[in-house]
Amino acid sequence: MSHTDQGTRVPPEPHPANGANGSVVLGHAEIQRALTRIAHEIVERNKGVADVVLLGIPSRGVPLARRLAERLATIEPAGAPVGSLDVTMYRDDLRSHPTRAIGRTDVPGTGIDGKVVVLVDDVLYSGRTIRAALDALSDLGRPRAVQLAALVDRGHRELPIRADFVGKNLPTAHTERVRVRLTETDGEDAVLIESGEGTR
Ligand SMILES: O=P(O)(O)OC[C@H]1O[C@H](OP(=O)(O)OP(=O)(O)O)[C@H](O)[C@@H]1O
Ligand SMILES: O=c1cc[nH]c(=O)[nH]1
Repeated sequence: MSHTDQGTRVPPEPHPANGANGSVVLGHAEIQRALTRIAHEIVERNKGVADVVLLGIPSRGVPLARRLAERLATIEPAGAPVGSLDVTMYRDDLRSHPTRAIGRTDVPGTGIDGKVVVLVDDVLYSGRTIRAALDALSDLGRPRAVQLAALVDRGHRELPIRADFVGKNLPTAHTERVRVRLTETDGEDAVLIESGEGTR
């Protein structure tokens, strides 16, 4: 896990688009800076990007993976292929939430066998989405290693899963919800924290 962010919680700004319940904890510039830092950490950890394949988890992990790929290409001109990995059918709550929309799995032509797959997601919470992603991956091939990049780690893990690269460690209460908004999907870049029951 990244040690460059200590997870301090600064008093959040109210977010007008989100009513009294939501407060911005990261804005556009901070999100961009976090992604740039993560890109450098990926290069450093893997001594380049020769075997790196980025796979974003829908929905917001996909644009984040693309942004990371853009940054990797500026650091290492060869760049790294980017795709998406839908985990819907591998979730352990399929029975209790049977109506989830299925996302897109799009594996780059390089495949994942022998590669270092970096999974990319917006929020890491219980770890169940990543557990599902590991199952989904094993149906696609056998990577040499799997690493995890998350824009926000909000804690409360229910499984032995941790992120290798974290944009922001954000201590939260169980009752809160972290909402990531991205220009590509939501028209703006922001990370919001919403308080109270009934927000999940
Ligand atoms: O660690 P976990 O407890 O699994 O929570 C994290 C996941 O929850 C959110 O996805 P969500 O299922 O809300 O779908 P979305 O990406 O479409 O918003 C988020 O994007 C992560 O994928
Ligand atoms: O707070 C949370 C928990 C799970 N997934 C999110 O996107 N936010």
